[in-house]
Amino acid sequence: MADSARAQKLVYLVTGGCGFLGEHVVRMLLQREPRLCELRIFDLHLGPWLDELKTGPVRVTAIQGDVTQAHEVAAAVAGAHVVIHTAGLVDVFGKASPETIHEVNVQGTQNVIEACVQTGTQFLVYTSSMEVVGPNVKGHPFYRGNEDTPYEAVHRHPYPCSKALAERLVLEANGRKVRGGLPLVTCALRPTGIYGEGHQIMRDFYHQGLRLGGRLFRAIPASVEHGRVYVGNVAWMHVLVAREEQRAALMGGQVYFCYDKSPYKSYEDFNMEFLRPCGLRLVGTRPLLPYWLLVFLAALNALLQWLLRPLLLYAPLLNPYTLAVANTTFTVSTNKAQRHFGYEPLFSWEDSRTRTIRWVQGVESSSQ
Ligand SMILES: NC(=O)C1=CN([C@@H]2O[C@H](COP(=O)(O)OP(=O)(O)OC[C@H]3O[C@@H](n4cnc5c(N)ncnc54)[C@H](O)[C@@H]3O)[C@@H](O)[C@H]2O)C=CC1
Ligand SMILES: C[C@@H](CO)CCC[C@@H](C)[C@H]1CC[C@H]2[C@@H]3[C@H](O)CC4=CC(=O)CC[C@]4(C)[C@H]3CC[C@]12C
Repeated sequence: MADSARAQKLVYLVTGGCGFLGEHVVRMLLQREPRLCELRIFDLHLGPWLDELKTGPVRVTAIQGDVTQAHEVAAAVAGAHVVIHTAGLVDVFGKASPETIHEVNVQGTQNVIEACVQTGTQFLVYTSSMEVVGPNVKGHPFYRGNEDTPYEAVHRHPYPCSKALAERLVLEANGRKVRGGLPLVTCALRPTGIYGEGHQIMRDFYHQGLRLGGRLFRAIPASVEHGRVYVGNVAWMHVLVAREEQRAALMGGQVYFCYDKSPYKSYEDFNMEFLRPCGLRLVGTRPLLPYWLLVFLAALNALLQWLLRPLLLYAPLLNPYTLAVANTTFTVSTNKAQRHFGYEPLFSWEDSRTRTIRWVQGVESSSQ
């Protein structure tokens, strides 16, 4: 495939192509993958912005579909050279049931793998997550770790459990014979907390700050570092890994953390890099509430969620799981992607910051 693929024009499929990360992957492919002739975008909900992409030289095909439906996935995959599987249910707030999270993230991924095997698609890139590693239920810190750092990855929450299972399926599928007899080549990318244009949680924090008179209150000690990576760089890694997977046998069955030059900071201090220039301030150099009280409030939120479930969906940002993740150091320091496929971040930290600030400022003006 390698030499003929280079000459030939390629068909890519992006599942979840209308999500936060998926949209950036789609736009990045159109800008930076010269061998692309058709781009298929598969999502449960198609965005109106797709129409503007249809006027360019690459054929853009929007497919409304559900990854849990094997036949819909197989139809979308048939004839594609590469699948970038970003679709997933990102829910750590208890909005969806554990069964639904499993169905979308695990069964959906299995459907994508089987579709590749049945239809003869040889290259699969899976968007995994730092969450497949940690933070674990014991709250052990993972400090500037890499892909080989030993860490006890033990989870109970449905989201990390589902991502870990799905990642394992993808890696185990590496080498399976696809229709036509060639081997399937799979890789998994593990972003840390992604930020940038379109980041819903950043939008939520911004609006929360506005409601509180331009203030946010520190809840987590500044010393707890949380890994973050700019969405444009995560998208670029997907484009590069998909391209290089077709050349380098070394990459099959590998996992790569997604990283760039974003600084190591606490979750809240990092958010303030964007929210401060938009007029918000973070009150307190130390957490204003004692940790035991936060634990109590998080447990109360979980109880209220359970009690109110028959009547309404109560899904605040603070719950025992999000508190544990925010309060446990998890940062990566690695150059594996650079060594294996020549990845360098496309966007500097300054650029990533400026773009994100501009986007938050746009959120402000569009909601006035
Ligand atoms: N947001 C983050 O900080 C991180 C996200 N990830 C992973 O990146 C991927 C993308 O996440 P985001 O863009 O943040 O989430 P998102 O929710 O913005 O995007 C997910 C997309 O998948 C689609 N989707 C959901 N269920 C589907 C189904 N049954 N069939 C077809 N499409 C479906 C959604 O409609 C959405 O467009 C996910 O796999 C997530 O686990 C990994 C690490 C960090
Ligand atoms: C205690 C609160 C006081 O302000 C702060 C709560 C913040 C949380 C909502 C976020 C803290 C860490 C985030 C997660 C992290 O970035 C890793 C993730 C990876 C993914 O694959 C999906 C998203 C997430 C789980 C992300 C979700 C939001 C946080 C828990």
